Amino acid sequence: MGMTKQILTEINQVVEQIQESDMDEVVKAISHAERIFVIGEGRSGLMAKSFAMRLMHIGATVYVIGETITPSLHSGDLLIAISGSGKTHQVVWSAMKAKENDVQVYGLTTDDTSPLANEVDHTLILPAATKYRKANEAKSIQPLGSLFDQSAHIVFDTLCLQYAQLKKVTQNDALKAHSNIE
Ligand SMILES: O=C([C@H](O)CO)[C@H](O)[C@H](O)COP(=O)(O)O
Repeated sequence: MGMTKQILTEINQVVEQIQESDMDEVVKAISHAERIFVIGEGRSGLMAKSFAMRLMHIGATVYVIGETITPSLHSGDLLIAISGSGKTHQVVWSAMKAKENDVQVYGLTTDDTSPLANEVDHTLILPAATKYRKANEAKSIQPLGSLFDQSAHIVFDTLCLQYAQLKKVTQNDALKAHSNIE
């Protein structure tokens, strides 16, 4: 099997374990939230930003924690915290602070016993390999947490598609929201 096929097989083995009902719950939470905030560090953060960007295109009010124009969070908002290991300090701490401010928090992680999973209201488990390669993690030929990042990207695009369908957002609507200075 070629490397691309092996990677696709790995991703498939991860995403097929996600419960449809869990995905539906996240879409419901996104569509009920006044505003959506995302946080992640490193490549998890890049996946979070790509998720936020597409959510903006399909009509959501969304911010990335840590960016200069990100406002304060309050009740009615939703924070989606992304950490493969579930241990990254800034992500766990942000989840904790958001909860202190009465914000609903969802975590995307591989480990339901992680500090992040303990901090959030709901956890979406993505059973991929992380950079720590713990014994119970999925096997991967790829370095570090690539399998988690790729699987998270697929999950986020699926959530965006579900949200767009729910809100009846058309391709034309999304194109209108897309940057026109590039
Ligand atoms: O950038 C990352 C690293 O290259 C692993 O692929 C991680 O996303 C970053 O270190 C954050 O880690 P997690 O919070 O465990 O996702």
